[in-house]
Amino acid sequence: ISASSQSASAAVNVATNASIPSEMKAWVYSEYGGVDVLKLERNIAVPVVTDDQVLIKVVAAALNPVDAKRRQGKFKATDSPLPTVPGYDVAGVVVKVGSAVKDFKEGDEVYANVSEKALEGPKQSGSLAEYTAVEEKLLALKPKNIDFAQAAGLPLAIETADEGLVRTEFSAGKSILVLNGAGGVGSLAIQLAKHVYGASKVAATASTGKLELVRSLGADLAIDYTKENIEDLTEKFDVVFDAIGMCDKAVKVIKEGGKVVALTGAVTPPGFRFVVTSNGEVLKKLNPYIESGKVKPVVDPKGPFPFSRVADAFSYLETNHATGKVVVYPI
Ligand SMILES: NC(=O)C1=CN([C@@H]2O[C@H](COP(=O)(O)OP(=O)(O)OC[C@H]3O[C@@H](n4cnc5c(N)ncnc54)[C@H](OP(=O)(O)O)[C@@H]3O)[C@@H](O)[C@H]2O)C=CC1
Ligand SMILES: CC[C@H]1OC(C)=C(O)C1=O
Repeated sequence: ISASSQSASAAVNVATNASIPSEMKAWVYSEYGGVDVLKLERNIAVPVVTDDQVLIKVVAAALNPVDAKRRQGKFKATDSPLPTVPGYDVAGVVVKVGSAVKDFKEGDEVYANVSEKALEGPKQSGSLAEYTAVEEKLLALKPKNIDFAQAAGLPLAIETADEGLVRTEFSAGKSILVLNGAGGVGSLAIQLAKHVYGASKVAATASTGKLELVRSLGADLAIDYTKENIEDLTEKFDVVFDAIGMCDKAVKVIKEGGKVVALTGAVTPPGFRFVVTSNGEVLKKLNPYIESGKVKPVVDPKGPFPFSRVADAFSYLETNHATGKVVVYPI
């Protein structure tokens, strides 16, 4: 992949305004529903950048459960209008910059979560396309040591993991239990807690076949959720990071004064839920940990899925058993 990445950059580097087409290939749905509403169209308008945006030639994208939930109409009240080109996570090369853009230029290799608010007016034209337009404030330069496919799997998940740790005021010396440690967010929450925030102890739940993976990411204690119930744990934690929707059980295993942050599902006090905000500054803050190898992207080995197989990629993601990130590459 890294060789192709270099050729991808080289190929895109020659792209100039003159060579940017007006139409592109993109995955689109015009109605809410299952994966059957996804269509690969060939004549979708290439987004026109606003002053504060850059146009990215997409090299790789990644899927998130929110893409599926949005397509199912679960957030239609605050969604942008149909038809939708889905996709939050992108890695690619800048081919055009808006007049107010200061920190990026044509040829920059970048990555981002393209929608500042995941549920409130997310981008109508997202990353599952040949081009996408992204606000400068959401972007960061791609870490040098990972390829575009690996980078594409980071933005929304790592921003969510970091925001959950910040919102629970997680800090060095504290203990944390991550529920769903093998998923896209959990696999990064383990690493950030351990290798960035200095956790004294990281526990994580996963199924039998994924226990070794979560240990390799930094979990001191791997709990097999197919054999143990977390509410039976005698150990209590400073923070529980619920990435599966078990807040009612999570609140039973925190210390006095401990915190529970939930990503999905009903919330039981003192637990709370948040929706991730995209922010290039978070990616920039974490880039050194990625470039040092302390924090590694986890890409599901069933992928990367080629652009033509995006519907299959969603079907796999929606089994709720993907490991790490479902990546789409090449595009
Ligand atoms: N609020 C927000 O801003 C955000 C919310 N989310 C939400 O958080 C959740 C997790 O997202 P993400 O990490 O991308 O999801 P994933 O699709 O990556 O999660 C898949 C993983 O879930 C694991 N899993 C399934 N059931 C359980 C269980 N009972 N206990 C522990 N692990 C389990 C699977 O492991 P196995 O195969 O071993 O069962 C699999 O590895 C989703 O509901 C998503 O919508 C995500 C990002 C942002
Ligand atoms: C309300 C949580 C919702 O927001 C995101 C980004 C998800 O994945 C969700 O389930």
